Amino acid sequence: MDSPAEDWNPTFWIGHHDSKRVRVTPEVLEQAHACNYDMLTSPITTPTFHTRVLTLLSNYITELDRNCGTELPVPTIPSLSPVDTPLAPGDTISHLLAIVSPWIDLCSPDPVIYDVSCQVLLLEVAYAAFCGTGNIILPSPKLHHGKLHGEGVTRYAYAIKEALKIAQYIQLSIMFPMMDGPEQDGDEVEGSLAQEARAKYVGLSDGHSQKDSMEFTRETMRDIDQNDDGESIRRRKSAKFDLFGTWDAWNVIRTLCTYDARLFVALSVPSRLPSLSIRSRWHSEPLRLICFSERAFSQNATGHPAFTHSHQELLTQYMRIRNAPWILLMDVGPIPEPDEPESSTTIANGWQPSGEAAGPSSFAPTPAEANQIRRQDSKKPESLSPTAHLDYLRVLQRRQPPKTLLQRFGAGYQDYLQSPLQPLTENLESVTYEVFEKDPVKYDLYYQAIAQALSDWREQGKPGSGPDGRIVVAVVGAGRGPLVTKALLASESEGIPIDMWAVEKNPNAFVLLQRHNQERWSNCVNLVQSDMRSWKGPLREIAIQPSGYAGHWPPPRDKGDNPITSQNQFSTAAPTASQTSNHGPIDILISELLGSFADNELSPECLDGVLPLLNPAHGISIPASYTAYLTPIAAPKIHADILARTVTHKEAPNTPYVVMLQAIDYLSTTSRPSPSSSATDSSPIPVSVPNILPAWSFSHGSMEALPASSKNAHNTRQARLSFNLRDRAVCHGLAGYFEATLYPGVELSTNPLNMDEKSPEMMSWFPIFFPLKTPIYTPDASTLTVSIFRATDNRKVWYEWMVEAWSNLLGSGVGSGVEKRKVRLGISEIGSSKEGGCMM
Ligand SMILES: C[S@@+](CC[C@H](N)C(=O)[O-])C[C@H]1O[C@@H](n2cnc3c(N)ncnc32)[C@H](O)[C@@H]1O
Repeated sequence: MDSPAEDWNPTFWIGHHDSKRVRVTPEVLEQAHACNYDMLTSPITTPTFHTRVLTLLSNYITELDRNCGTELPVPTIPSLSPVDTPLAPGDTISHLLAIVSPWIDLCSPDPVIYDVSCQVLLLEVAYAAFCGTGNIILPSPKLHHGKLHGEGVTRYAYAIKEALKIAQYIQLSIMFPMMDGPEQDGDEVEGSLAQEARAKYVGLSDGHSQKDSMEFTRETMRDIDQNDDGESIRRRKSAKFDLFGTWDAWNVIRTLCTYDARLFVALSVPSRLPSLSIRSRWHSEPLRLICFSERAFSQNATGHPAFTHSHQELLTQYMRIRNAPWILLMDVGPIPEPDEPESSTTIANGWQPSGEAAGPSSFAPTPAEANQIRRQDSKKPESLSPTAHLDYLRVLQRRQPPKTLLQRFGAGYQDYLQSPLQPLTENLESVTYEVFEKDPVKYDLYYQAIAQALSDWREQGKPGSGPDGRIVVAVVGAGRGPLVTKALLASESEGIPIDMWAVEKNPNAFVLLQRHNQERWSNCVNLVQSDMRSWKGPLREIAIQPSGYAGHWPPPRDKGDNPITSQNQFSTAAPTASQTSNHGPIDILISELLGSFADNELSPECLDGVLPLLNPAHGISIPASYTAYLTPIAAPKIHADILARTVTHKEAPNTPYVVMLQAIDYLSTTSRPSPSSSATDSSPIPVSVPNILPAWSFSHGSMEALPASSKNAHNTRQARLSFNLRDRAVCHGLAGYFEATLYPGVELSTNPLNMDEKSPEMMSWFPIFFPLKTPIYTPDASTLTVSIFRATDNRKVWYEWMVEAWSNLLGSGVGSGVEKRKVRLGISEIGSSKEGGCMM
C-alpha cells in the first residue's frame, strides 16, 4: 500500500505462434529469446502423422463404401513413432506451449471422425505430458456442422475430461474466439477431419458432405462481399454472429469438466472488439492466454502495427487480473534469422483490407474504412522490423497506466476468499487493527460526522449530559483508539468541551488504549473494559475523582499550559464499593461495528445493548443507519475455489466470504450517463452499470432496553429482489455491499454505484460473496429473483439465500393481444450460514 504508483512494472509474458511451424530447434528458441519472446508454440505431431491419419481414414471410408455402409470397427491410430513428432524431452521443453493438431474435430457429429479425433487428442496429450510440457493449447470447438449448431460441444467436453485424466500435471487451454460466427470454426485448416464428416450426420442430403457445405458457405460469403456495399456486408455478417456463442460453449465444457482448475481459455481477440458485455464476461473467466493475430492490429500514422484505443483498454483490463494471462502473437511473421538484416522483411502489414485475407472472423470494412485503409497503405513504411508487433507490445508494457490506490492496496487479495471477522466472539489481533487504521478515508468521514454532530448540538442549544454541561461522547468498540482520537480532535477543532468515554471488550486492545491515554490523550479518556451490552453507562463519580478532571476534554492545564496528568483514569464496568451507581446518559454514541454486508458483524445486536444508554431527548448514534445491497454475479474462479474447498470443508458453499471481487461479471446491468458527460451535454454518453439493489436497513437512535424475553426477532430481515438480465449467463452467487449514513450528510459506501462519490478510495471493506452451491444458468432476456433472510435464534445470527431463474416468454393472452408470461427455469439450493453463524 505504501509503494509509490511508479513502482508497478507489469511483466508481459509474450509467446510466438506460427501455424506453419513444424519444429522448434534450440537455435530458433535462442533466437526467439534474443528477440525478446518468452516462449514459442510447437506442434505435438508432424505433417507426416497428419498424412498417416488422413490415409487411415480415407482407406476406412473406402472400405465402408465397399461394404455398402455396413459399419466397421473404427480404425485405431498406431502409437507415435519418431517421424510423427518433433517433441522430445529436454531443456527447451519448458519454453514451449504444445499445440494439439488443429485439424481434428472433437465436436464432429460423425462418430468415426469424432473417434479418430479423440484418439489423436489423447495420443498427443499423453506424449506432450511425457515430454514434460506444462501447457497445451487445444483447437476451439467447432460449433457449426452443416445445419447443426453447437450440438457437438458436449462431445468435445467429454474428450477434454479424458485428456485431463491422462495428464495430471498439465494445464489445458482451449482456443476461443471472443464471439461465435460460422466462419470462425477453423474450416480453413488444411486437411481438417471435419471435411470428411458424412452427409447423413451433418443434416445434409445424401451425396453432400461437410466439405460441400463449407464450400457453399465460403462461396456465399464471397458473393455477399463482392455484391454489396460495406455497411450491408457488416449487417448481414453480424446477423450470423452470436455474441455469447463461444462463451456458451466454454461454459458447457468447463461445467462438464466440473470447473477443473487445470482448464483455461486461450482467447483470440478480433480486429473489431465486441461490446463491453462480452468483454467483461471473458474477463471473469480463467484466461491463460490472450491471442492476437496480425488482424487484431491496425496501423498507426507511420504504418506500424498498433492497437486501437479499445484494444489497449482491453489489454490493460485483462493484464490486471491476479494471475495475468500470457500473450500469444499468432502468425505475425517468422522469428527472424540471427543474421537477418531487420529491413529485409516486411511482415507487419497491419489490417488486411478485405475479403478472404481479412479472415472470416473480422467484419468487412465499410467503404469509408476501406478508403482509410487505402490511405494507410500508402503510408506503410518501406520495411518493418520483423518483430514490429512484439516491439509494440513491449512499448505498451512499459506504458501501462499506474495502478489506483485500491488496486495497489488489494494486490494479492483479488478473488481471495476470507471468512468474515467475528470481532464480537473473537479478540482481534493488533495487525488486524493496524490494517483498519491504514484507511484514512473511513476515519476522516467519522471525524466529519463527529465534528458536525458537535457543532449542531451547540447550535441547537441542547444541554450536554456531562459534568458542567459537557457533551458526553462514547466510542463503543474502541479497538486501539483511532475513533477516540478523531472525537478528541473534533472537540478541539470545534472548541466544544466533551466528556470522553471509550469502551472495549478486547483485553489486549485495552492495554494499548491505556497506553494511548497516557501518551497521547493526556489521560482524559474514561476507559471501560467491558462488553458494551453489559456496560451501565458513564459513571458520574468519575467527575469527582481526586484528580478532579478525568474524562474531560480538553484537559485542564497547569500554569505553563501543560496538560495535567494523573495516574489512574480508567474505570471498570462495575462501580467500586465507594461509588454509588450513578450512571449518566451518553449524548453521542460512536461505533464502528460494520461488516462487508453492514450488519454481518452484529452491529445491530451490539448496539441494542448500549443504545438504551443514549440521551432519550437528543442522543445521536454515529452511524445513524446502514443499508445492505445485493446483485447477482458470475464468478467462475471463485466458484472453482469453493468447489475445491468443499472436499475438506463441507460448509464451504454455505459461507458468505469477504472477497475483493475482480474476475467477476455483473449479470444485471443498466445504462446511465457517463460521469464524464457534462450537465449541459444534450446527448450524454451512456455507460453500463450494475443493478445493485437495497436488501434492508437498520437505523439507530435512543431506545428502551429490550425485555429479557426478547428473542432478537426485531433484528431479522428478509428481501426478495428481481434482476433483469439481457444476456445469457451463469450465476455463481451474490455480491453484497453496504452504504452507511454516519450523520446526515456524511456517508460511506462500498456500493460500486456511488462509492467514488461518497467515500472515494475507502479500503476498509471488501465486498461479501454469497455463493450458490450449484450455479444457475439463465438464457438471454431472463430474470433472476433473489431471496435472502437475516435469521436469528437469540444465540446467533446467520443468513439464508436462494436464487430463482425465470424466462420471460411472450404468449397470447386469454383475451386479445400478446402478454408476457414468466416461466420458472430453475431454482438454486438454499445457502445457509447457520452452521458457522455469528455468535451473539
Ligand atoms: C471493527 S473493530 C473497530 C475498532 C475501532 N473502532 C477502529 O475503527 O479501528 C470493532 C471493535 O469493536 C469491539 N467490539 C465488538 N463487539 C463489542 C462489544 N459487544 N463490546 C465491546 N467491544 C466490542 C471489537 O473488539 C473491536 O475492537
